Amino acid sequence: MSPQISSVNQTDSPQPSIAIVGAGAIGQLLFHQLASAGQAPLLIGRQQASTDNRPTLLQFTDLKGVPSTRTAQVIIPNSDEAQADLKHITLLIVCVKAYQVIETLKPLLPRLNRECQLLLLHNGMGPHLALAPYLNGRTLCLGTTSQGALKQQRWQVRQTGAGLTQLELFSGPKLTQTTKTHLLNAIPNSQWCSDIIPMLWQKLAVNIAINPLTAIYQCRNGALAAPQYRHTILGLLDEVILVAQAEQVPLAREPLITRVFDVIHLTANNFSSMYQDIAHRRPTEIDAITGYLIQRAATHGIPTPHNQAIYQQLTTLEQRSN
Ligand SMILES: NC(=O)C1=CN([C@@H]2O[C@H](COP(=O)(O)OP(=O)(O)OC[C@H]3O[C@@H](n4cnc5c(N)ncnc54)[C@H](OP(=O)(O)O)[C@@H]3O)[C@@H](O)[C@H]2O)C=CC1
Ligand SMILES: CC(C)(CO)C(=O)C(=O)O
Repeated sequence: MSPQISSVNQTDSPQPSIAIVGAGAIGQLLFHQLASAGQAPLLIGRQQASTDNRPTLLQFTDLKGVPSTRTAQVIIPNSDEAQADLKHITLLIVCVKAYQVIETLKPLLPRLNRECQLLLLHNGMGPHLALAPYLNGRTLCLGTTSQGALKQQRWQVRQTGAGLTQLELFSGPKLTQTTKTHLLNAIPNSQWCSDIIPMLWQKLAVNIAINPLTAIYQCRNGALAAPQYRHTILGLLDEVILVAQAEQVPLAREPLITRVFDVIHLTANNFSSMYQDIAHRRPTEIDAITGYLIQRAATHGIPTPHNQAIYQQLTTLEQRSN
């Protein structure tokens, strides 16, 4: 089945009521894209946030450098005023870091309507499996985005890259056509896929090859094109291919290598998210990236010496920087 590309417009039910939890760089980028398409989503703040539920001014700069502002309703989920708003949400887009997914959703899920559907949009893999016991039949969609965004201040975001966004139902009842249409029309270059897991593995491979190396060698993505890193990158990718195969996800070697080096060239001037996390002394997503591969490899009895070595170096670096 071929993917549905942006710009479909069939409708079959009322407009979705969308909310975003994780109003950081990607969450705010999606807020502006959905708002531009005619329906500003609610933003859900942290439980313990001290601010009231109130309209907040969000600043945005697009890829052409054009600034704009929009007002968002930011709700604090454990406040009394937020309870009715939470019950009306039909789709919750989760844009927190991989390691924040469970701690964010555990207290939030009981406050949502039973029919509220979830879409996870983070780098790395694993939270979708850890979330299964909390779903109780709720819809779970998974996605991956190659758009780029940078948070300049709490409510100020700049788009730093365009790129494909791929989405699909993973478990539970289907999204309505209206909801899918709304997402695909709002997010540029987005697709509804017929099988998201191979797409997530391909993005995982890109992150396994690029993120820890840029953090360890303190370089921009583009530096990894130098011949001295090629042997390491190929060693990491060969392990990804073996583990993916054991998970029934065939990844063709040459196209995967080409994709990784294409990303290295296309994002040559970027500092990867892991580089930035280490530089800012924040936790990294290593457990959902290299750690996920190592953990899946262990269940199949597949050795992953290259990834183990990188995981060790990165976690040592992370402990030193915190
Ligand atoms: N930025 C980018 O260009 C890209 C990012 N990604 C991926 O997208 C995901 C999000 O990244 P990014 O937007 O950069 O990360 P950010 O850290 O900018 O955003 C995460 C946001 O989630 C908020 N948050 C964390 N826990 C909770 C909670 N319990 N309740 C409510 N809000 C919470 C954080 O709040 P607080 O500020 O208070 O901590 C923060 O605002 C990551 O997996 C990343 O790898 C993928 C492609 C590109
Ligand atoms: C694709 C890449 C490597 C771009 O920097 C990324 O996803 C990240 O930094 O996390």
